Amino acid sequence: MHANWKTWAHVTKLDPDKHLPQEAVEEIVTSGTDALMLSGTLNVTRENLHELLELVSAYGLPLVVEPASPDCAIFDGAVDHLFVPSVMNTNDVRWIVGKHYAWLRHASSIDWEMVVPEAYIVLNPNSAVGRVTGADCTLSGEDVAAFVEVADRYFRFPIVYIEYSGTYGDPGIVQAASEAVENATLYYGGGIRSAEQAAEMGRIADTIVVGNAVYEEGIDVLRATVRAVQ
Ligand SMILES: CC(C)=CCC/C(C)=C/CC/C(C)=C/CC/C(C)=C/COP(=O)(O)OP(=O)(O)O
Ligand SMILES: O=P(O)(O)OC[C@@H](O)CO
Ligand SMILES: [Mg+2]
Repeated sequence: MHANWKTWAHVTKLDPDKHLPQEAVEEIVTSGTDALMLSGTLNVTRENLHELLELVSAYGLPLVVEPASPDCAIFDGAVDHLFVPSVMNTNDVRWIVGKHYAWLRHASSIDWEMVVPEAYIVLNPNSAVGRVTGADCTLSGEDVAAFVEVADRYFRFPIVYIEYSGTYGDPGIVQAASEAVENATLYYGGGIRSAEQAAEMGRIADTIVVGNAVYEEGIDVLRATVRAVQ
């Protein structure tokens, strides 16, 4: 059920902590992007998540909630999938299984059909996600390839996510991840602000994610990143 997320080439990540006028939402949902992911590391609450969900849910585009904490793991009406991260390259167990334990320890009911686990490899130490999770971002291509194998071959995560949130990544590192991945869908996100960057990472990863550019560059840039991968 609902497995067509595997075919997405372009995902737009919207941050519940940031403001979007309704006109902007209409431009985003008609940009050609394959799905919207509602996510952020800092200042995401059930309240601002529900507000954003309400703003985007009328357009028929697939909606993913990607919670950074158990209180944001919601399965409400319009949500199609819950993509739940675990960070591979941290020594802080909270971000690998700890939050997950706390979530399931207190959850009332989980719709497991909607849950898709994601193995994050976080590579920008200055991003909120890098700082919060204490990820070791000094990895070589060989290191990243080994983490990809741990995630894909050993743990069998359906998604491996190379995360450079806020900065454009090293294509060589993403290439190393792509060569190591066998079954998982490979996501790339971070700093995509042009068609050229979208095309470059889109050639290597299965799915690219565009986040900040939506707020900082505007709709023409988003459209150009979509065209570059479709
Ligand atoms: C168990 C549950 C339900 C939740 C825990 C999930 C975990 C382990 C989260 C760890 C952090 C993480 C990988 C969050 C995913 C979302 C993400 C990377 C958002 C982008 O964050 P930034 O862009 O750095 O942050 P801001 O946009 O808030 O500045
Ligand atoms: O906001 P940007 O830098 O586009 O990154 C996208 C996404 O990977 C963040 O989780
Ligand atoms: Mg962000």
